Amino acid sequence: MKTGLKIAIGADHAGFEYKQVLAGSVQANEIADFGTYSTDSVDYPDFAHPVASAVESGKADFGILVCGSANGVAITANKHQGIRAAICWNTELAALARQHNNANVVCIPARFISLDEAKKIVDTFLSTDFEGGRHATRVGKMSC
Ligand SMILES: O=C(CO)[C@H](O)[C@H](O)[C@H](O)COP(=O)(O)O
Repeated sequence: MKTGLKIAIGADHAGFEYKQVLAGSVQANEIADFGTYSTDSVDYPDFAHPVASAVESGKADFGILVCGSANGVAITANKHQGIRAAICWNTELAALARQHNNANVVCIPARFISLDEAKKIVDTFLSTDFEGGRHATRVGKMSC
């Protein structure tokens, strides 16, 4: 597990329980938990925006977002100009999101993968470096 990172984490009600465990699994880093803080029904944009803003501003190095499908938090986070949020449902996708897309937010579909897989995905995401080269050219063209 990577250490020395500043990590922003957030989830809606569907991702709350996974968020609690994931925050603990990366506790060797500096964690900012933007909620939610229970399984009471909430709106995922209310938690995706502050995580994305923390990463976009540089207050956090990476973001972790969890909801039921990961679609909502990913779509929301990617509204932020400085965010490259990737939905990852296995460790290979988590590695590629970092290696090829320089993703800075990992989005976890809590209702579709196990907690153990989620922990492996986050560990892989935080431990994998961007490859640069031809991929940097492509990432540089993402903004519209
Ligand atoms: O997956 C989600 C958004 O992409 C959310 O976590 C919700 O689960 C989804 O919006 C369904 O809403 P519900 O109130 O949990 O039925």
